[in-house]
Amino acid sequence: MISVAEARTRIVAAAGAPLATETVPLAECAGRTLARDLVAMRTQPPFAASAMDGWAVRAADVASAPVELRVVGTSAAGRRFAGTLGAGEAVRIFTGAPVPEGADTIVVQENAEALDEGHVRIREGAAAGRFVRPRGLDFEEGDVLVPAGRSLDARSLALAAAMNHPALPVRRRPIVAVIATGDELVMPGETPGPDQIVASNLFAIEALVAAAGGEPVSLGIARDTKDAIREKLAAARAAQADVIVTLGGASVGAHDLVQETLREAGMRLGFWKIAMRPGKPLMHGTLDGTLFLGLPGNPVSSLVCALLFLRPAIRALVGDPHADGLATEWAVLGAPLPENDGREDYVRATLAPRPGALPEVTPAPIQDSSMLGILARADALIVRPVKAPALERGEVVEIVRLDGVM
Ligand SMILES: Nc1nc2c(c(=O)[nH]1)N[C@H]1C(S)=C(S)[C@@H](COP(=O)(O)OP(=O)(O)OC[C@H]3O[C@@H](n4cnc5c(N)ncnc54)[C@H](O)[C@@H]3O)O[C@H]1N2
Ligand code: MOO
Repeated sequence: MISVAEARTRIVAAAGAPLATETVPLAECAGRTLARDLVAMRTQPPFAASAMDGWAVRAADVASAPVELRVVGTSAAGRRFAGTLGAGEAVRIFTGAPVPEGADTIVVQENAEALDEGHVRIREGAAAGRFVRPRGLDFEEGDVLVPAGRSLDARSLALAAAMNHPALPVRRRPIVAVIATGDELVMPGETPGPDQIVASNLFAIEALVAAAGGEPVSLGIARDTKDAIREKLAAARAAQADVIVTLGGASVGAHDLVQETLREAGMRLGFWKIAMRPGKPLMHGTLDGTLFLGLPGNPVSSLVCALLFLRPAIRALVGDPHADGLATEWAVLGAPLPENDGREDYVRATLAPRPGALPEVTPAPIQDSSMLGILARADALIVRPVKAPALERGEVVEIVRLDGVM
């Protein structure tokens, strides 16, 4: 059995080069991955701007406040004061408005009082530059502000818009065909027979695919026959899948037809089985150059494998430079852990933040890979390396947070 790290490296390598670039309107770019470095088309702010509502003045004029100045005009956001401010003069100004020529500071309106006859009394002075945002404070035309490979979130989209890009070059989203297998499965809402259960993994894996930046295509449930599986493979090809994922039938049971059917269809097996728990029977190969992943049927195994292997493959296809890495952090054990065996373990656990200290992570008492309730309540997985020694409460462990990824 190969290690988790080697399995991930091989799957990411098999995923191949990032997909083609397409130009997509800004409003549809959330969650997409930028294909090229983004260059600012303009300087922001494009002029020295006021950061406050108040009065644009000369710092020298207000140094000896209180003082009365003559009001010569108004500068509003979108409509500047066209003239030049002279000695002893003030311009009424609003947040975001251009600072007039001749002014070098802003007195906030709380420190001034408008008088009837076109004058303002400045009660408190302001040093030069106070509440003035210099031209180009945020960025300059030509600056590279969002690098290729960035996943486009609210912050980077705001920046791209401010840089005046109406559309962005992003990677095509990988189409991920998902096929559940098993005679025992029915869809949610259907009435299961006496020996049947409701399929959960399809929905879980599709959600994870979408969160990773892929486009899931659900092909439903294939019954446990070669014909049924072949039919779904044909549907995956028709959907032009970049990745084909099967759920279940990965292990050694007599009804585990997936591997045999795929081999007959021309799959080149990359590997089968890895030294991890949950998820030992993971299968990987390529079918006519398309990445294939056979996830184990146990729901927790399926999801943990999807997080560890399918998500990186999708991230590689959208050009994420960090596709191969798993974001981990540190936490302190809230309960002891036994010695680990030869399989890298991903232990479902809850997290509690602690002020000024690492969070406390407490493993769930049962780690059965069929238990979705425990997985849904978990905040993190504790990563237990192969042959890790027993640990006491209070010792530091590596964790993977689950929020935002699954
Ligand atoms: N003799 C052995 N038995 C098993 C081994 C082994 O090494 N030797 N490995 C175990 C491990 S580890 C896992 S994980 C499972 C994986 O088995 P399969 O991938 O072949 O999965 P199935 O047998 O098809 O199903 C397992 C389990 O999961 C349920 N299932 C399947 N698909 C879904 C779905 N879409 N939604 C919800 N639940 C699903 C299925 O009903 C079974 O209960 O094998 C162990 N056995
Ligand atoms: O490794 Mo299986 O994935 O134990 O449930």
